[in-house]
Amino acid sequence: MLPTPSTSHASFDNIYEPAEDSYLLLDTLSSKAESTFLTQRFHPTGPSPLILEVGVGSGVVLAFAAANAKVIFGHSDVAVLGVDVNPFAAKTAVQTIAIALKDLKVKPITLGAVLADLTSSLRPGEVDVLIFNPPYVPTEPLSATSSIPSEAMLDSHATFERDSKLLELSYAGGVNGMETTNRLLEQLPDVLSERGVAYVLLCAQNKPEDVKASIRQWPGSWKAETVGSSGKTASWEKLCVLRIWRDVVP
Ligand SMILES: C[S@@+](CC[C@H](N)C(=O)[O-])C[C@H]1O[C@@H](n2cnc3c(N)ncnc32)[C@H](O)[C@@H]1O
Repeated sequence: MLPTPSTSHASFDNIYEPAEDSYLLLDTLSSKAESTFLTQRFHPTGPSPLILEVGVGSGVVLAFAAANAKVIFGHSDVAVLGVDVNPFAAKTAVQTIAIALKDLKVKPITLGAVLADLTSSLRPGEVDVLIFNPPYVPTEPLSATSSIPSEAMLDSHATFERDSKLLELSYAGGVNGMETTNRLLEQLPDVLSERGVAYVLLCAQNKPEDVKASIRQWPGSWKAETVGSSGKTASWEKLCVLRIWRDVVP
């Protein structure tokens, strides 16, 4: 079993603490089936893939992917980038990745962590592997601005309210828990490279079978399969990881 990166330096007052969903992503990415798929797709003699984690949080998933890139992707020299709307998460993720890589002889290229909404800071067709453990819990509908913290809120001296709001951003998914995930899914055909693959975590209430059926209708040979699952059977807490990709390799 590959080691889980340390997050002992992180404050979980305002950053999502790694939980069952985070660990399901680690298990899925390092499974024999996924490392075989990814190694074939990003052949060791081909260009190194760019790995993006949207909603990087503490950085535990991206640090794991970076530290074990040779096993998972067949490349030690991947480039890794995180994105989050939470500035405390972006800062902590950079530290988590640095700690996880410190003893590696061949290090991935670390591009840091950007403060942005989903993939808005990326150029089209750039991302080879996109990972997203979204805010997936069904809640009241999200307001137009609620998924991005305002500067006034971040600068607020009301630390407790600021931290509560930042934690809420890590779980509140709006209608069916899918509002933020649906926005991300819409961006995939643009942001993924031709050989790009996305791993998106869902819970049972997000209706993963409907999500897969809808992706398979996108123009351009899109595929969606469940490649990891955990949790109590038939409970809304049951989690799964979808792999989403184009069935065309250049
Ligand atoms: C469930 S947490 C996952 C954290 C971490 N990836 C993990 O697996 O432990 C969701 C993360 O998404 C971030 N997030 C929420 N909405 C976002 C958005 N619109 N754009 C980027 N990140 C977002 C939250 O701040 C939070 O860090």
